[in-house]
Amino acid sequence: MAGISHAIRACATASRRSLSAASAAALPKEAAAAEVRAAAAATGRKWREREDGRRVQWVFLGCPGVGKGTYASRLSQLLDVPHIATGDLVREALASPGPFSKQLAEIVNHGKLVSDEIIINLLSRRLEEGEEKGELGFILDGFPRTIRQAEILEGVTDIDLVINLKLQEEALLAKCLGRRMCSQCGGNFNVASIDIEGENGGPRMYMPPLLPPPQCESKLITRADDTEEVVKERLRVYHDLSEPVEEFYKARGKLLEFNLPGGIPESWPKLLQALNIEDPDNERSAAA
Ligand SMILES: Nc1ncnc2c1ncn2[C@@H]1O[C@H](COP(=O)(O)OP(=O)(O)O)[C@@H](O)[C@H]1O
Repeated sequence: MAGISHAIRACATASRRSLSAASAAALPKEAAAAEVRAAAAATGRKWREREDGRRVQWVFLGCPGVGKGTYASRLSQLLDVPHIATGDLVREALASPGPFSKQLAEIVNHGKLVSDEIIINLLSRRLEEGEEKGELGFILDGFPRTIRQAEILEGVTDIDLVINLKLQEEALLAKCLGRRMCSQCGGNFNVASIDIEGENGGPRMYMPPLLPPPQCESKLITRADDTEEVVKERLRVYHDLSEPVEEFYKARGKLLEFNLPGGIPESWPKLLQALNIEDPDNERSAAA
């Protein structure tokens, strides 16, 4: 295929001149995608094989700390597509020596978004590598985060589904502050134990900690941007710049809202149910 990575780069360049021209070029594709979506809806399925032979092209939206990475990564394993988190791409760039990483750290460690140009460059490069390896489809996490990014993406490819994960703000802050990563194996954990009243008389929300195994305990690190001040700024930036992206996809009939009912054991089967995906664990136990 022509390559989304090249198209995204070209479209980003074009968008500096005229975004409307780029989206006008994408209209026939949008119409085709709408037809396929209608067919999928008629069969009650929220996911399907794409007509272009690629696997799912999904996007995860949601506030910092909501768990996009956790659920996107689990789904990517289940559906055999890469989980591409732009936050991870930014952290990789931050870890490489040089003036660029210093410039990035200034932005990220203050809870701000890096420029659309930088993020599109990092993402195009990652997609290019994937295309070379024969990757089909993706689950994006952390992109698009601005309306301009959403317009660029919509102009170059058909996104099948956008999953918007939601959680009470109180839980979001606690989850970001409790986030830990093992510096050796890269495993993600969370030491926060969340037990809060439901909103508007809703059920109590309990999210147990996700503790590391003993071999990781002494190697845990915290992200530099997971301090209370920076998380609050990231939440503010999300509400200002990224929440409108939810509306963007809602207007196109692609948004699936999912309120997380609790921790992973409670939420994962419900998410699969909402997506009409068979729970492999249930299948295994049924087959046993
Ligand atoms: N699509 C994007 N546009 C701009 N900046 C981004 C994007 N994705 C990631 N970043 C930068 O990387 C940081 C970390 O991203 P991420 O791991 O997705 O954080 P979060 O936990 O806030 O969702 C962001 O605060 C931002 O500075």
